Amino acid sequence: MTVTQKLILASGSPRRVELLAQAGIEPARLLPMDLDETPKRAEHPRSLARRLSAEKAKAALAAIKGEPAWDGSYILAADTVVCVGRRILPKPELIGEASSALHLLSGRSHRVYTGICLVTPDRTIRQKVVDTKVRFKRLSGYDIESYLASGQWRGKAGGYGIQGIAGSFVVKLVGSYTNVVGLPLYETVNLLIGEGYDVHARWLEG
Ligand SMILES: Cc1cn([C@H]2C[C@H](O)[C@@H](COP(=O)(O)OP(=O)(O)OP(=O)(O)O)O2)c(=O)[nH]c1=O
Repeated sequence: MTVTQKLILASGSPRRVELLAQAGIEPARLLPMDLDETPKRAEHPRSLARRLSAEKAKAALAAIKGEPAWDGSYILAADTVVCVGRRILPKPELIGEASSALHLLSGRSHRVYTGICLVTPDRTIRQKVVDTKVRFKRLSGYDIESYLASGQWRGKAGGYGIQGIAGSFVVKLVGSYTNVVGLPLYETVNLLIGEGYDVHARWLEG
C-alpha cells in the first residue's frame, strides 16, 4: 500500500531536492512552477512565504489535472524569503542587487522564513511557516566583492547561500538551519508523517 504513495515536489530548486534526499525522500516527480513572486504592498515576509508556497502547490495541483496517474499523490512546495526587519530582500538576478543585499546583511541579524505547503491525497491543504534568525559578521568590501565573484549568490533569496561560502559569514543562527537552505526538514517530515506519508518506509527501503 505505502509503496504506491507518490510525492510531487513542486520545485525547481536543487537545494530542496537535496534536502529531501537527506531526509531519505525521493520525489516521484519534480514540477517546477514559474510564478510571479513579487510581494504585495506592505506584505509581511511571513505572509509572503505562506502565500507563495501555497500558490506553487496549487499551481502544481492544477497542472496535474487530467493526469489520472497522479490522482491521490502528495504535492509539496516551499518558498524562502529573507528579510531585514520588514524589508524583503529580492532573489537577485543582477550582481548589483546581490551587492546591495550583502551590504544590508553585513553586521546585522536578519530572518529567513520558509513556507511549506502540502497537498494531501484527499486534496486538503496543510501549511506551515518556519523562521530562523541569522546574524552575519561585518563584511568587508573585499569579502563582498570576492563573494560576488564566486557566483554563489545566484538564484538564492537574499543573495547568499548558507550552505556555501556564506556559511562562514554566520556569527549566530537561532532556529532551523535547513529552513535557511530552503526546506525545514523537521517540520516537513513531521507534516508528511502527520498526513500519512510513510517516510519510514523510504528509510527502510535504504
Ligand atoms: C537564504 C538561502 C536561500 N537559498 C535558496 C533556496 C531557494 O532555492 C531560493 C529561494 O527562492 P524560492 O523562490 O523559495 O525558490 P526557487 O525559486 O529557487 O525554487 P522553487 O520556487 O522552484 O521551489 O534560495 C539557499 O540555497 N541558501 C540560502 O542560504
